[in-house]
Amino acid sequence: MRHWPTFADVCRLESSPLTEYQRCVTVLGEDGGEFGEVFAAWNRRRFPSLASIIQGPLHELPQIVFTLRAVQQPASIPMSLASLNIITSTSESFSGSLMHIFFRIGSISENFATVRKMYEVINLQNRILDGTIPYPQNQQALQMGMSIEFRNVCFQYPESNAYALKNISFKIGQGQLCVILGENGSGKSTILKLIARLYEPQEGEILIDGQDIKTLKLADLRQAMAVLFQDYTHFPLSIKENIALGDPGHSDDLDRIKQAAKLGGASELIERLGEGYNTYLDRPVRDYYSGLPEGTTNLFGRPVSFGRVRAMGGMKINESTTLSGGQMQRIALSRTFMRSLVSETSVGLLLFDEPSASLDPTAEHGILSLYTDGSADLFERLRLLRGQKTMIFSSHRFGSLTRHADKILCMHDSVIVEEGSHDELIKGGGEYAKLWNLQAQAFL
Ligand SMILES: Nc1ncnc2c1ncn2[C@@H]1O[C@H](COP(=O)(O)OP(=O)(O)OP(=O)(O)O)[C@@H](O)[C@H]1O
Repeated sequence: MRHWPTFADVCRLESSPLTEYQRCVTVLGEDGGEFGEVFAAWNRRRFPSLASIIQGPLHELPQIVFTLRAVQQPASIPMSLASLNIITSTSESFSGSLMHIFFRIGSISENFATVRKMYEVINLQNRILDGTIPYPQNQQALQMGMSIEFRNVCFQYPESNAYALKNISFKIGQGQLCVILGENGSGKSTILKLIARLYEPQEGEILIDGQDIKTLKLADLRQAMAVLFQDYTHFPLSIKENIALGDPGHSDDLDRIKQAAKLGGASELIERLGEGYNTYLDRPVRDYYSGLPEGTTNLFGRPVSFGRVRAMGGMKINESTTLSGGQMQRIALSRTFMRSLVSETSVGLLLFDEPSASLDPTAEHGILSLYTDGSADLFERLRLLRGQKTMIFSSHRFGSLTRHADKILCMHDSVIVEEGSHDELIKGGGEYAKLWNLQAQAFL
């Protein structure tokens, strides 16, 4: 037999701080209805009966549990309300289990979606048509660098109405150092992207060692160049592996990786990290390190290093993501060096898209002096390192690099406005000379 609270019960509980309880008991006391009425007091529209609560939407369950808890609090709970206690704990554990199941199902479906996307990417058709001629024909010749020629090249990005390059023509000889100067958006990166054949020009021709770039095998061509774009990628791998991706064939050669890191100005920052070169930039998978309770020292008989968990970018503290944009760029720069270092014979062209964009002055002037004869800034180091290779920089800056460049292309609004060496351009008295003199005055 049910013992619903009486009107006296309600009055006795008037002083209870639990308003919900009062309301609940009031409902019970007034009409002696089913348990459902308790919940209906909170939301009559949604919970007309107890059955509908239990079958109701999952996300409502915590609210119900809260309600039930409020009901349980006072000591003078009538017998029938004690039953609510059972419902409370049952529904709590039931909802917990369901939540857990749904969470797991959710993550499984996310994983399926990721795998599906991966296959979609694999199936994407390359819009750039591959050539058939192997490159280089002569490996020895590649050691002397590549020659590049643009003939009346016009280019618009897909879905853009504006020209990123308008009727561009220039020639860079084998082993030359070229700097493309210009303000933001003038077209510098686009030239590099066309050389790497990421896009196809709508008009004009690009020649590599005198051959139409379209006729060369894409894979061979890219194998023959090392590129650092502004929008470089970091992979969810260790720093060591991120650098080694520049030349995966030598991923076990830690000495080379360290040398590349030194040249990229990244060695000091890497060595400061707890796990050094084994530090993960991002956690590769949610493995057994995820969610381990703090203080766990041993797992399946193996010692657990929480330093590793943190440095791996685990759930607890993701130290790796605290690397700044400049530090990330140094790691990307090191990857480019890894490629050009170890592939001395197979790389004939180095492309650097504004390599010092996010490097601080220390990185440019100090850190990179490790292998130098004292003349140390980033551009200077790169210049000395290139050997015979052709090297092209895009940059906003004037300095030792432009002074030593065989060719400077000055761009403005998608066209080349001036071209020549530093001395030639200074003699010419054009825009380059004007800006150079302005900068020199500021320096003095
Ligand atoms: N993916 C793209 N889609 C559409 N337009 C683009 C794309 N990338 C660049 N552009 C446009 O093409 C023009 C040339 O861009 P580009 O990146 O070559 O300039 P930039 O001289 O390298 O500039 P920055 O010095 O800022 O890197 C700009 O007007 C730019 O907005």
